[in-house]
This record gives sequence, C-alpha cells and structure tokens, in this order.
Amino acid sequence: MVAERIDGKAFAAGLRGQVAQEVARLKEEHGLTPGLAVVLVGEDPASQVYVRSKEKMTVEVGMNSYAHRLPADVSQGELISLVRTLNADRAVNGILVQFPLPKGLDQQQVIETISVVKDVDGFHPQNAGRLVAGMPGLVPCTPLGCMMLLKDRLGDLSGLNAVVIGRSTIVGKPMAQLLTNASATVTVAHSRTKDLPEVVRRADIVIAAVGRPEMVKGDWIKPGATVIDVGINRIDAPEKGEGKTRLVGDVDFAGASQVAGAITPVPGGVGPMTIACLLANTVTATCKANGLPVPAVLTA
Ligand SMILES: NC(=O)C1=CN([C@@H]2O[C@H](COP(=O)(O)OP(=O)(O)OC[C@H]3O[C@@H](n4cnc5c(N)ncnc54)[C@H](OP(=O)(O)O)[C@@H]3O)[C@@H](O)[C@H]2O)C=CC1
Ligand SMILES: Nc1nc(=O)c2c([nH]1)NC[C@@H]1CN(c3ccc(C(=O)N[C@@H](CCC(=O)O)C(=O)O)cc3)C=[N+]21
Repeated sequence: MVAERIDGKAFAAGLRGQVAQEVARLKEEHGLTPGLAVVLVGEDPASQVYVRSKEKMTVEVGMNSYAHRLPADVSQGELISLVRTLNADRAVNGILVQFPLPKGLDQQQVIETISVVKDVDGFHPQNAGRLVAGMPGLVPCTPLGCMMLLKDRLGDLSGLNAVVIGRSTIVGKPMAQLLTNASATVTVAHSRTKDLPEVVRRADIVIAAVGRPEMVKGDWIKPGATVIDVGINRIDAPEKGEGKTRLVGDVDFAGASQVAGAITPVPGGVGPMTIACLLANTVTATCKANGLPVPAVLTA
C-alpha cells in the first residue's frame, strides 16, 4: 500500500482563504479589523523566519500585524510590561510571544501574563483548563491544525485508537485532549513508554510530536493507519552539498508511506496548518471580544 499524502500546505491555504472571508465580513458588518501582535526576543534565525512568515500571512488575510522585536538581553520586567501594554491595547486581539525565549527569561510567567482572551497560542493555563473541561476557549494552534486534517480525512473519530507520542504542554497534551473530546480511545506515549513500537502498532491514528528525526519506523505502523507527523527537525544533508541541511519529521516518511493509509509530509504538512490556525484563532479571539459567534470553520 502506498499512503495518501495529506497536503497540509494546500489545506492551510484553504483555511487562510476562509479566515480572509471572515476578516472581510467583520470589517463590512462590524467595522472591526482583527490585530495580531507578535513578539520576538533575540535573534534566533529559525524564529526570525517563522515570525516573518506569520507577519506576512497576517497581512495577506487582511488583519493588522504588530511586530515587536526585543534584544536578547531584555529584562523579564520589560518583556512583561510589553505584554501588559498589548493586553490593554484595543487594536490587539491576539498576542503571540515566540518561543523558546533566550536563556534567563521565564516563559511560564509570560504565558500567564497574556490576557486569556488574547492568548491565540492557547498556552495559558486557563485555556488549557477550558479544553479539559470541555468549555469554549482558545485551542493551541498545532493540535487544532492536526485535528482539522484528521476530521477532513476520517470524519467521525469516535472509537478509533489514537496514539500521541509526546506529552508537552504545547502539542502532546492538548492533542490528546482534543482526541479524547472527539471520542477516540487515546494513549499518550513518552520517553518512559515501554515497547513503543508495539503501542504504535495498535493505533488507527498516530500523532508523532517528539523532536527526534525519523524515530517512528514503517514497521511500527498499523496497515492503513493515518499518520500525522508534527516533528520539525533540521538535519545535515551532505547529499545536497557541504554544509547543507534539510527538514525531516519524527516519522520515517519513506518507510511509513509503504504501510500507512495516509501521512503528512515534512515540510508541507502540519507546519503550515499551525500558522493558518494562529490566524484562525485571532479571528476567534476578535469575535469573542466583541460578543459575536465564532464561525464553525475556524474550530475543530
Ligand atoms: N509543526 C509545528 O507547527 C510544530 C512542530 N513542533 C515540533 O514537534 C516536536 C515536538 O515538540 P514539543 O512537543 O515542543 O517537544 P518537547 O521536547 O517539549 O516534548 C517532546 C516529547 O517527546 C517525548 N520523547 C522524547 N524522546 C522520546 C522517545 N525516545 N520515545 C518516546 N517519546 C519521547 C518526551 O517525553 P518526556 O515527557 O518523557 O520527556 C516529550 O514528552 C519537535 O520536533 C518540534 O520542533 C513543535 C511545535 C509546532
Ligand atoms: N509561541 C509560539 N507559538 C508557536 O506556535 C511556535 C513557537 N512559539 N515556537 C516555535 C514553534 C514551531 N512552530 C512552527 C510553525 C510553522 C512551521 C512551518 O510552517 N513549517 C514549514 C517549513 C518551514 C521551513 O522550511 O523552515 C513546514 O513544515 O512546511 C513550523 C514550526 C510554531 N511554534
């Protein structure tokens, strides 16, 4: 069997189109233009690329983008005070502080300072709690994007066996929660899991969010399973020339493609969905802030 390639890049472009329609509607009917503030601390090259890409797409869908670049040696106090200023700014509906922060800065305090209703990353403990409690809130972008891809392919997920590899607060745990809320039977695996290949073999849905290049092998995959590869790993690619690198996921794509029913590639899979969902969450936050219903196409 050769797996269907799930085209996250194309799906994300479609979602951005729907976001653009909602933005146009908010403008026409309510005179509102959603605004997203992105804060980048320091000069990590990968983060700079992501942040530029976010800003460009924010403007493309018709929203306002507010960029704040701070030096790596900014104090915790100055960073927190910028977040408070953005919390109070009526033009700002969503706030994203790019992670990881340079050493010495407290990420958790930043997360807890961001206003719950502007927390478009969905990292605030109150949004995490809302997800667990089944209450409406802002859902982390990467798991939200994975969920949209899964529902598009599989429809109803109830009763399916799902394995989430990874238990981070930003990907693994919220992913497992969304799958549980959709009535899948969910196993969360991590670095202490015994016999991971055997656990993965039971899964109709595999979500790999580990950060280890091509760790999940083809012979771990149940024939016909749907595989969502969240991993973004830059590895050396001497075949492309000296000093060159390439991106790979947490799944051995070539091997898994022989067995799976469908699989997301890296790049072009989950990554573009994360950014599209960030824009969707900014529209969601704008609707909520103004007492308007949240369009169903922006949720999972
Ligand atoms: N596509 C996108 O938009 C995004 C991609 N990413 C990528 O997703 C990946 C995961 O990110 P993130 O969740 O932040 O990573 P973390 O490092 O926070 O979490 C990694 C998880 O993987 C588990 N793990 C580590 N080694 C193993 C192993 N050998 N077997 C089983 N489990 C293991 C860890 O277990 P334990 O808890 O026991 O330590 C941990 O729970 C990274 O590649 C990251 O770059 C992240 C965010 C967005
Ligand atoms: N506060 C915060 N929120 C985040 O959501 C957040 C963050 N910090 N820090 C870093 C991670 C990572 N992340 C990605 C987003 C898009 C791609 C993406 O678009 N990837 C492209 C490839 C990009 C390339 O070529 O380098 C793809 O997979 O096709 C990847 C990774 C968001 N993150």
